[in-house]
Amino acid sequence: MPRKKFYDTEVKPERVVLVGLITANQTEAEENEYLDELAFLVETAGGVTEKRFTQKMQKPERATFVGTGKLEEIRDYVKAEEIDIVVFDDELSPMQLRNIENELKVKVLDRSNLILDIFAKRAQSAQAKTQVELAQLQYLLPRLTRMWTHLERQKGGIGMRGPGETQIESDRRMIQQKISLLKEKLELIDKQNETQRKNRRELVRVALVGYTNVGKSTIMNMLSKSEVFAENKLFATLDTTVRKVVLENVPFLLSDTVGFIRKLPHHLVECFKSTLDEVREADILIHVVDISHPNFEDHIRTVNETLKELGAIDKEMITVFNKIDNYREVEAAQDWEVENEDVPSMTLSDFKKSWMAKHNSPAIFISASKKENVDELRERIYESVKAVNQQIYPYNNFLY
Ligand SMILES: Nc1nc2c(ncn2[C@@H]2O[C@H](COP(=O)(O)OP(=O)(O)OP(=O)(O)O)[C@@H](O)[C@H]2O)c(=O)[nH]1
Repeated sequence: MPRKKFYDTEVKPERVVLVGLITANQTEAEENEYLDELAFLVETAGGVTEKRFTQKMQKPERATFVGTGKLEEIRDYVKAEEIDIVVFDDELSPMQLRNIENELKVKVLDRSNLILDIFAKRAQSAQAKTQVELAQLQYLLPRLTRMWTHLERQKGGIGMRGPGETQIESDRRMIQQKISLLKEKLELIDKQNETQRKNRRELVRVALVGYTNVGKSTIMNMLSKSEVFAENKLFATLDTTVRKVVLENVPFLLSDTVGFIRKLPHHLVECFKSTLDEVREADILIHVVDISHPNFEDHIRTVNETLKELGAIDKEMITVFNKIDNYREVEAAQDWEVENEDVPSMTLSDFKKSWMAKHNSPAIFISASKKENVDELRERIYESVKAVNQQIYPYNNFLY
């Protein structure tokens, strides 16, 4: 019989339940894909998803997000299975959060909260850490404020005057002061970065952009032969990395940036604006798409919307479809008529043709990890960099 340990030192991952709504403008399949992504976010944050709950509703319930019957069902499951956290796929209002927590009696997070948590874990540089802290406080503030106004409305009511209100008011003031400090700190970091960027002028700047986990860092490593952190986790790259790359005598700067994601909290995009300066100031964007992801067209839309928000949509763009090795595997499965939800609806060559026809611009199809078609990508980047270089730095005399 094995000897019994005195105490268990193993840190167990937190057990998580996901909750999503299937609303009028959403299909069940779409919500399932969103929940797949939420489960991946949970895994990245270090948790394990044990169960998903969905509910069909016209719109979220004002007080409890899901209906009360569904909430009771979740509560019973959470209690019976000793679940640690319940994560909702949409942003919860302060009132919803409070009501749900009161009912479930466990930690309740929403999607924004979870993304912020991952960002906090991943942030390395002073800039990224400051940006994340700022985003976290900005997320918290309206929740505190609304709680506070809720109390203020009842000011004068029996038992409502006094320390509760004062405490929240002073918390709010403290948070506001911290936010101002963090903003000042970021401005200072921005100025230093700007000086650094000015010193790097005279070289064409290329930025890798794309949805999270599509292979940007892997491509960066491949092109610059450097070792940028690449991992099968969301948001492996939070800080922008810039490398000088030389392709056939033409030098340029290549940067790898934070991945984009659907429903990224708006204030987070705001806070990351300075990290995304590399994107805004780039001459050429390489938009990397994971073609093996069932939702890649949705990802393209999200990236384009974020680029629009950053004012960077009109730049010269090279579209790179990565992970063709995975796409082929699924294609092969299709040949064998294997039932697979991820089966692409068309073959790779059909997709290439339809893309060219629709967008009137060639895209490049590669596998960064298997090093397939990489020369074609290098050639395309070289041609674009050369053209931009001649246009904006005509006095740069590289040997073409
Ligand atoms: N099958 C396959 N996997 C790849 C390919 N390129 C990258 N990957 C894998 O995809 C995962 C994500 O790669 P990263 O390079 O970290 O992706 P990223 O876009 O930088 O990710 P974020 O930093 O989260 O935005 C890693 O596990 C890579 O090994 C490819 O061509 N084929």
